[in-house]
Amino acid sequence: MLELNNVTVSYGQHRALENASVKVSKGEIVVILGANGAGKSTLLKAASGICEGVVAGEIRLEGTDLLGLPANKIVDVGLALVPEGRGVFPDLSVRENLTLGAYSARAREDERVTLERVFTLFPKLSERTKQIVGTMSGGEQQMVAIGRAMMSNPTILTLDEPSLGLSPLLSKELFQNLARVKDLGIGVLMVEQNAKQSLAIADRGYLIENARVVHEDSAANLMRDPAVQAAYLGVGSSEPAAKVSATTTIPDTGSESFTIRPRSQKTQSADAILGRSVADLVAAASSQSVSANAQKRPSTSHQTKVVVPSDRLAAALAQIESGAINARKRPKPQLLTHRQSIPPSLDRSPEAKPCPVIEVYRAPRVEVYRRQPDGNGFERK
Ligand SMILES: Nc1ncnc2c1ncn2[C@@H]1O[C@H](COP(=O)(O)OP(=O)(O)OP(=O)(O)O)[C@@H](O)[C@H]1O
Repeated sequence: MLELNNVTVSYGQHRALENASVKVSKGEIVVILGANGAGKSTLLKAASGICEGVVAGEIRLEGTDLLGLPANKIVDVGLALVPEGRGVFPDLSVRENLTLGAYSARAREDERVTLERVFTLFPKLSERTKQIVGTMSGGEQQMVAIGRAMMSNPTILTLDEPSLGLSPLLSKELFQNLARVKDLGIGVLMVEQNAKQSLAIADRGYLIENARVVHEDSAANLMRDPAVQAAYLGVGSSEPAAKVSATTTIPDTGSESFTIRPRSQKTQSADAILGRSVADLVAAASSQSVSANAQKRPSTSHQTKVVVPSDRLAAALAQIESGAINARKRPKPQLLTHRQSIPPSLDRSPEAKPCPVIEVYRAPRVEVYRRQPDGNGFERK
């Protein structure tokens, strides 16, 4: 079983994940749903040891502590990741891509058996072993990516938005294939935007909002939940936003309620707002949000609504507006003289200002493989 307990991830000052707890058993499909930037990919990256941020909490696979282990060791323990964008080697053949997946110690011995298993799962790949992957369709490349991850003989397979960029038909095929991966006894943890198809094959699901796991339930219950339907399944999206909002309670932690915002929002055309001042638009937006809040389901006694006061919102937006006005007023950049072009950090003159500190997070390293001269395999450079 893969267990994440109270996992928190920070990129500098930014908390991308806060006290997230997620479990996946062998032979189970678990889906993670959430809006863009909620922290879904961060959760998968933290589990796989490739997160650029600082990870705290507990991550265990079959009792082994994964936190702090390098990514290749995590693959050895039995966790494989199919990253967003697939990460296949487009210039290599199907067989070469798959062979690279069996690099981990746990996979090398059984490489032949695992390859057969992948070919049984994706018969198309066995017919195309020599095809260069970059020439394949998106759906076929996704099969290669999943096949390659399967070659590491994982206990748990994690996938970041596997249906991204696939047609509805190919997505359907992909999810059917994942259901077959589950039948092999492998646990599947996936982040997906396609809530409908992923919940249809999943056993359980988690909702992540603003870096927190806010709800967890069986896939069947999630599909029936009106809030999930409105936010992720597009049910009732023709209704006005205020009517389709719903409130779901975090089980038993007893303090907060959260609101899943449906994707459909009332929008105005550019013509309708042309010529109106920002202050005017802010006032209109805050009065709309007040009336929308008034129509929402009343809270029960043990729930607390988190509401941003409209005066704070207006103040923040006014600050943004004045910043934008100041930026517009700023003089256009001039050609720099030699003296001006000295970076502030090196400029020792009394009027020099300190350089701003910008934090940049990068993946720790890139591994490069070289094809062996006989063409039969690869070696790490
Ligand atoms: N390397 C990084 N450095 C700094 N901030 C990051 C980094 N990676 C992600 N973030 C920030 O962390 C937050 C969560 O990002 P994450 O990619 O986990 O979101 P997500 O839920 O997967 O979104 P999406 O569905 O758009 O992929 C975002 O605000 C993002 O900007």
